Amino acid sequence: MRASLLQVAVNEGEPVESRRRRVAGMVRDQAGADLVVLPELWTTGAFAYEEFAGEAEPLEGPTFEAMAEAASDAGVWLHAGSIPERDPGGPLYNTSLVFSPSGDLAAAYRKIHRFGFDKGEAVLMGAGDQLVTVRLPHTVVGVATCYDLRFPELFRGLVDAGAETFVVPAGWPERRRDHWTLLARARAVENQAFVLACGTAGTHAGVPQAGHSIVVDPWGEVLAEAGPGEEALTVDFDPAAVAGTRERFPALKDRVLGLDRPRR
Ligand SMILES: O=C(O)CCC(=O)C(=O)O
Repeated sequence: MRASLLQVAVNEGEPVESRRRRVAGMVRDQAGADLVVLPELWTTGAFAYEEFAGEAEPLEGPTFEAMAEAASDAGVWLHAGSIPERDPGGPLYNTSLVFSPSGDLAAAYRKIHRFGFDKGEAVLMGAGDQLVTVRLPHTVVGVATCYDLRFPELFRGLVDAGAETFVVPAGWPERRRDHWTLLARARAVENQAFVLACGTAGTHAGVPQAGHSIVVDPWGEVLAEAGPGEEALTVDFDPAAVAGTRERFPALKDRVLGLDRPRR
């Protein structure tokens, strides 16, 4: 299976509409890949809090339209990263969109863990409450977004729902790049799953982005890692390695369930 992670540069000064067109072109250039992945909130930037309300879109808004068309033109599965979604009558959500090669929406995931503690995304957006998996021809994808990477129980839930490959779009800041790499590898090792984690490059809202998108195999080996700038990170991997690893080293079978609930 071939995946291309498009580490988009999100810099101030590029209008959202231009970036949308540019990114659609980057997706079209990936014809021949099985799966293309974009980062979190690449239209505005994950830290451009003051842009969220103005750039929020309905689910089937301009980014949806452009990405559906690009997926179908390229004939690829497309995890189109996330958009600031305006739910009519409700709050904003940080919503990821996954398209099939015919350009149909295969899944939408509203980020569960919002970043910012008592400001930023945590107060500007609502929280999702649904785990989302998507069956691709080669693997079952479990979807998570950026800060979600810090919450292992979400990934265990995705494993229980059948996930073999985690796709994690992000807008991770450079100042915590070590955590990004460490957590991506940890989620891969503990769940014996592939992790495809796609971040942004550039600087927006004064926050330099980490880049360093990363692909990790179920044994925790880094198969590919991007540099700091905009790039397409392409990797070939064998999804059967998940079943192989889980069979040879069956640690998941030794789970003791219910430890996250208090005992009497
Ligand atoms: O957890 C972190 O350090 C970064 C999270 C983040 O930037 C986000 O979720 O947008």
